[in-house]
Amino acid sequence: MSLLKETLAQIKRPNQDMEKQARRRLDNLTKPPGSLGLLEEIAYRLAGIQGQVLPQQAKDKLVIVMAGDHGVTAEGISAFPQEVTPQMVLNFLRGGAGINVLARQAGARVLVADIGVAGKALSYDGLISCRVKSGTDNIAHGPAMSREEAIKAIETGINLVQQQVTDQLALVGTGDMGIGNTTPSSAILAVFSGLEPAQITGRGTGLNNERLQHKIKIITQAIEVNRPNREDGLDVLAKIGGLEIAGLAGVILGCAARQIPVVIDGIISGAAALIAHSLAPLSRDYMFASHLSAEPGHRIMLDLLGLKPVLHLEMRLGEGTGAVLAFHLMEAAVNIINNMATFTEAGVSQG
Ligand SMILES: Cc1cc2ncn([C@H]3O[C@H](COP(=O)(O)O)[C@@H](O)[C@H]3O)c2cc1C
Ligand SMILES: O=C(O)c1cccnc1
Repeated sequence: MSLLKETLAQIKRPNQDMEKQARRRLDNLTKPPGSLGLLEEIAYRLAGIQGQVLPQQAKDKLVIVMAGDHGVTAEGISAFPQEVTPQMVLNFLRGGAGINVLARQAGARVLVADIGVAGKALSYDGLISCRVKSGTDNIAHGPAMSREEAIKAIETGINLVQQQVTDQLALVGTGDMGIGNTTPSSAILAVFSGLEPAQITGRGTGLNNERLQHKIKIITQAIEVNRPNREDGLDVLAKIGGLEIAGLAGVILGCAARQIPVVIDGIISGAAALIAHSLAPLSRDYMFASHLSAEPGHRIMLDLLGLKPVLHLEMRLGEGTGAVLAFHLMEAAVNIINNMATFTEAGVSQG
């Protein structure tokens, strides 16, 4: 059996009984029931994932930043040039990017993987080189990649989780780098939501009105030219996706198969989550939404996945920045369920 098939078959529902017991415990803590809102939901979902009423703090926190390029940048759909992708990869490795600063604060490791940056292979200390292809082909004129390449890129993400995430009590965040990648991400969302690209497409790195209209036209064209079948997640991914999107879908599936919670960043990671969900609906039970991006389609994306963001910061950077910020709240949720006193312990009267 292929690694992808094997991984999909391993994904099972978290422990419902532990979830129920954790909810009961949360209701017995000294607060009105439900008053800690989404922190309570995170706590009982982690109890289900870990299979214990009292979930433990993550022993290893990491964010996986997948870098890949996009042939569709030839259409002028980004405010920045393609060479920024490898330049930012170097910035990540030197520790100077937004994700490095926020990951340090969260005590998380940053793994940087080249799954398909355009041009020659990058060779830097600390870079994980797992290239499937030197950037995708231009989706405005044909498929981004072959179905075989899409599977290989997903399996690359699964392998990365298997190799790098050795602790069962890990917490993983998803991050992306790839100039132009809000275009395939919006295209994927348009296909799964059935909405018009104009309703969900945003400015990415900062397009003006005129260039935003052009981006919408290119996304519409990419969908018309490729005719992706939304019942077939691999078809959608291969035709209008990206290599880092595929790799991140693999990271999400790999985490779900190993019962590791995975925190989803913004619109690019969200597109990867839509692909993962279409291949294995139960993978959703291991996903946690981090923030609500300023990109207009993000709320629709999270609604499709049934995930609630915990941060509303008007961020639109990617790299995993929202994901590592949400790590702080995941830790807060674990602290609450473990360390708050119950009504009985504190001698407080219940309503
Ligand atoms: C300096 C810089 C750092 C970034 N870090 C993440 N992105 C983000 O912006 C890009 C997507 O936006 P678009 O589709 O408009 O190109 C991706 O690389 C994403 O990771 C960056 C973009 C830039 C310019
Ligand atoms: O929402 C995001 O993650 C995002 C938005 C714009 C550019 N890069 C990432």
